[in-house]
Amino acid sequence: FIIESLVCGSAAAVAVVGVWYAWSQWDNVLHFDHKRLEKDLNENLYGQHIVWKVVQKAVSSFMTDSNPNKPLVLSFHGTTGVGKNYVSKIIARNIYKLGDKSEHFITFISEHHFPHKDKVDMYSAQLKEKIHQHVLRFPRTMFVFDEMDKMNPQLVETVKPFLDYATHVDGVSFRHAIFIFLSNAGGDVINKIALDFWKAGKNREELQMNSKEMETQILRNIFNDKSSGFWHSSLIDRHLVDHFVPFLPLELKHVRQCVLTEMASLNISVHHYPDLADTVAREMPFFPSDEKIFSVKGCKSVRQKLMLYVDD
Ligand SMILES: Nc1ncnc2c1ncn2[C@@H]1O[C@H](COP(=O)(O)OP(=O)(O)OP(=O)(O)O)[C@@H](O)[C@H]1O
Repeated sequence: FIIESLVCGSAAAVAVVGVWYAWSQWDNVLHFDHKRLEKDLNENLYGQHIVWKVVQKAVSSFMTDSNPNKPLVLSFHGTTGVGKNYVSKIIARNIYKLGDKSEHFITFISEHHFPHKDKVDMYSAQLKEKIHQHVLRFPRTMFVFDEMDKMNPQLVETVKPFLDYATHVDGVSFRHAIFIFLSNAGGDVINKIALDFWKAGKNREELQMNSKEMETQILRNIFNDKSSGFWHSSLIDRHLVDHFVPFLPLELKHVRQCVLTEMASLNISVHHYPDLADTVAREMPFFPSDEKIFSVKGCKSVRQKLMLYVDD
């Protein structure tokens, strides 16, 4: 029947094949287990208690809702190397058997995929088509937009209709899809709040989403930043983003944990090199220049630093 449908090419037959294809793809999806996600975040994500809480709750309730009224839309904010890409991969490996290698995990990197300003009309048409086609083929598709702050506002507007409540775009429903925006926008505000907290002698874990109106401050910052793709974006004022998730700057102890993880993946024994994680972590630059509390690059390039010592 399928071959006959394709040969005949009638619209109804092609639609049937489309539905059949979509259903066959559900095989690629893991049975969602909120405990597994919780454990994964608990064991592998360091120093991000706010992210842990928000992501765990938001993803779990979305994945267990058989009839969501909109796609899940998360916006991750923080300076470099604090785990934004990493968390989107953790989410992916709790949804797809192949994790971020799944054909349903789609990443767009602004400066890589949309580099030329004068081609924005073409990019916009391609982006619209790509999102539409992916979700048509498989409703539980996950789209990650990296460097969202560098994205042309016209492209931000292109994505907008897909994020809305119970919308059908050209007959396709997007309410099972997941959109994650990653950006450095708001990172300085988050770092300042974390530093003020530290200076006030407060425990980092006491810092919550509503502390110092963190979410409002991030929003205000990215909404008014002219260099940001979010600038005066209707993504914000139409409340299409479910959660703006702040990633805190990482401290020495978190960087040390990242080094230990890399050591384990490289089969470097802590027994043989008991001080190595600490030595490598301390090699990273920290700010502010006097107190040296937070890692400038988060856990980025920890592996490369570690390799220098291994070669010795
Ligand atoms: N909080 C964290 N816990 C555990 N590992 C982390 C954390 N943050 C970063 N890492 C490690 O550092 C690597 C780089 O981090 P990641 O790519 O997620 O940073 P990012 O926040 O997306 O940075 P950028 O803004 O530069 O893209 C990750 O692959 C992971 O191995």
